[in-house]
Amino acid sequence: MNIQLFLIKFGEESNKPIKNLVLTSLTITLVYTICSTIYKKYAKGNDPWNRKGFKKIPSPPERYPYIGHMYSLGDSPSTKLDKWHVKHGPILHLYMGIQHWIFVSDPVIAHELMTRHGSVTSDRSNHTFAFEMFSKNGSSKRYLSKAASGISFNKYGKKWKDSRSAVLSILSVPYFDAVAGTIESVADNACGHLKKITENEGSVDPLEYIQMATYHTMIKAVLGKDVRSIDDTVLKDIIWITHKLLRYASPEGDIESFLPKFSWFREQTQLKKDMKSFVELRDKVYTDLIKEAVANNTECWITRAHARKSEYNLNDNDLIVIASDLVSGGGENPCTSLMWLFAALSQYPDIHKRVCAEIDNFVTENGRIPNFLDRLDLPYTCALLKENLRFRNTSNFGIPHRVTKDIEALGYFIPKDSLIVSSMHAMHMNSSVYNNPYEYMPERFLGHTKTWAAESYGKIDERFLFNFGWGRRICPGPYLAEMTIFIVAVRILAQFHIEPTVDVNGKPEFVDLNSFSNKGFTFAPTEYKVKFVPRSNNNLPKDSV
Ligand code: HEM
Repeated sequence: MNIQLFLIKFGEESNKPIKNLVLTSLTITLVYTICSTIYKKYAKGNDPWNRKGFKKIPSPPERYPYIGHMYSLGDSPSTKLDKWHVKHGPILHLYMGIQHWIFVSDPVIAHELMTRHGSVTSDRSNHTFAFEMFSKNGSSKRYLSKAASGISFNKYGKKWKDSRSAVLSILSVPYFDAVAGTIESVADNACGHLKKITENEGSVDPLEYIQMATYHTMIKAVLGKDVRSIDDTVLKDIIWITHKLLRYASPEGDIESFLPKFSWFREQTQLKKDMKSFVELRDKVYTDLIKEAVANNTECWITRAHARKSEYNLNDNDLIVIASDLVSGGGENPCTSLMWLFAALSQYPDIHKRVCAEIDNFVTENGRIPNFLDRLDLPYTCALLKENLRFRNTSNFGIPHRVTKDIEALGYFIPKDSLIVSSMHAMHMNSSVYNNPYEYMPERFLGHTKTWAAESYGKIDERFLFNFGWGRRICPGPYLAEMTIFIVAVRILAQFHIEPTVDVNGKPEFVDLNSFSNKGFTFAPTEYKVKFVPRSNNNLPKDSV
């Protein structure tokens, strides 16, 4: 999400008449807001945010008329929120234009609001792009289905429940375990490229190869299709679709709900057309893939779901949106976590040495690279992957939960229609949960042997990873995500030492772990290059890769 970028970009790119219109709108808005603030101050209304007998939820003072805190969130909303939480407390009220967002950095408060009060806090927002367009909201009469489709951005209701059941019943642990072989082969494919490019060019930006591995895993599991090259059209289209989705599904794609006075903006610019073309391309790419899988009866989620369409009350639109929810969520998040891992290992040699030693010991004893079922034999590796996910989460704020009925919890009053959001970065940097939270310390997770799924779905007081969200909307993918990340990381670390590039004086150029790329939803490192140097001391049998 980057509303500040939106506002700046808008200022740079718009033509003069539009700019004048904006300035006039802003002036009118400013006058209106000042008057209404003065009115509210003196009017004896019943302000739901100042209810008698309830604790006031703090709100950072960096707030502008009408746009509220949107501009102050800056280029890196996650780190801004972390600072605000440290200063003002674990629960914050932000004015996002006319919307009220409650940001939470304390897991117990998040659990209370989004899990214990889940019956009234499991809805999604009426986001113009994510709900209306991406999820094909039928009530807008633009699409054939009567209710919107998909899982991630769909409203809390029967269609969402049916869709989620279709995913959970098919994409279960035995199914995931059957996918392990695919992940191993895509990881080895990525290793080959990382080695070759490092040899030829001295260093490599691993992003495209890691994307190929994680997206291939999802494309194969969900749609039964193999993609073997970074230039594969299906792969490229799907990554493009995901990145557009991540941007449009942020406040940038829903300006009219946040700032209704700017609703004309979408009509005046290319944005609406771009969004329409996006949905058309998404539909075409996924329709073709679904047809192919079903016609060939390929073993994958879509073939099974298609055969059980009536059991889950799903239509063809639903299948398209669910498949794209799964492939985008499952392709992008594990890729981002792996990108953080390689960036971190290239500058923590002791941690790197220790994880490689553990993998090498396993290889020596067993004559093969460990697979996911061997995870308990690799406690340090598992601790490292948990710490990596804690230290640098993959999403800024997960997906907001909409409140459908006023709630009273922990002494707070939260009115209907507010959105509750996990401040993911701040929560994982919360010093009341972790010692030295700003340090990269895998050993903090030694002895935490639960899978990510068991931990995420378990009791709140036994939970130390909050990346997968809360309650009824909790991510259905932690097992597959952990398996993908484990297999790709272990196969790469069994073969390579990851080293920083060096400058002309031979000084290491470390990746900046505090520089974040802004793709909307995701919290990813900025572009970087490292070296994947083959290790000679790994005891790998020749035919094991
Ligand atoms: C590191 C990996 C991943 C992370 C950090 C992650 C994180 C999240 C988060 C924070 C949410 C929102 C939860 C909430 O609203 O409280 C979510 C939802 C979702 N994720 Fe993931 N995810 C990951 C991997 C996956 C994978 C592998 C899949 C596919 C199997 C997946 C599919 C989904 C879907 C379909 C939803 C929507 C759930 C709903 O609204 O009911 N994710 N994820």
